[in-house]
Amino acid sequence: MPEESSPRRSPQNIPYQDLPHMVNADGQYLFCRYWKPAAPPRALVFIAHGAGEHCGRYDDLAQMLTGLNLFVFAHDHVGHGQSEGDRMVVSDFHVFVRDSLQHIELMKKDHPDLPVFMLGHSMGGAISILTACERPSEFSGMVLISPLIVASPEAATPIKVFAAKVLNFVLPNLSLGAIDPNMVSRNKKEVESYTSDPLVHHGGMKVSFGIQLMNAVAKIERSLPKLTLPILVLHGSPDKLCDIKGSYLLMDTVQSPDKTLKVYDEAYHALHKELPEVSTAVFKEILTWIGQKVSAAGGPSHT
Ligand SMILES: O=C1N[C@]2(CO1)C[C@H](C(=O)N1CCC(COc3ccc(F)cc3Cl)CC1)C2
Repeated sequence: MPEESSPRRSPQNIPYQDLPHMVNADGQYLFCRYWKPAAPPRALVFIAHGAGEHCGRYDDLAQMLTGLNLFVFAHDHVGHGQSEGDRMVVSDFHVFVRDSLQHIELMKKDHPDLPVFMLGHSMGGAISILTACERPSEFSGMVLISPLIVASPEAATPIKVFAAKVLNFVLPNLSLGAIDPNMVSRNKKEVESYTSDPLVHHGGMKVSFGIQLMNAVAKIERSLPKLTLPILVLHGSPDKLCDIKGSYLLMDTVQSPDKTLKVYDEAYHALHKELPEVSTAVFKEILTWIGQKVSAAGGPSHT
């Protein structure tokens, strides 16, 4: 009788057999979340979270989208949250894209006739863009909240970028410094929630991870002209973590006939976790936009 192998456990020591999960192409266990509407779903929405955080931070947004009878799903990327992998370490940025496509294909198997949308924030925006570029006709629309398209000179200073490129060969694990929580939002409660969240990685960003982000930024710049799907981009003017210039570049470069950019003056990076007046407006904007696209995509009419 082969010896019973001990069950795989999450970084928080919970057996994956007790958690919703998927196993990626490298055999790594990824924690998944599903927000299923009460009524038959009209569309699928995949949410891609950002660097260092986890998909549980999108519960409010996902719950709101289920109100439109949308079936929302997400997972914690490798090296994040309740998924396996060294914290904020990835062998190649494409792993995030590959795993996202795997999860999307998995959901489409059960719902082959539903339109599919993506929603990505920050690094998750970069993942969404590259995922859409890899499957140009698969998606009915994409919502990007402060996407990483151009590295902010605050977060990726020229010194950091140079250091990262040089040090990646000799000290790939050297820290480039942690994400400044005060740059995430002006909402002190949200900053507190971020800093006290045990599933958020508060350690520094490794040189090797910074290199992967820069590789993604370079690939996105080359890939934007391939995009033709409907896009809604939302960005705060003073964003110090992902430069709004990236969203302007997207608007000037994609081939999508249907593209909308909403700019929020004075709002910081996580627009969905900003001051109430901003986040309320952002949620409304996303709901209205995606509701219109779902109807246009021919999903079952809204009951
Ligand atoms: O609510 C939220 N939002 C979060 C956290 O919690 C923000 C975070 C997120 O994804 N980014 C913010 C930081 C940025 C750093 O970028 C770099 C750093 C060094 C480097 F060498 C090259 C680059 Cl590009 C990447 C994108 C998700």
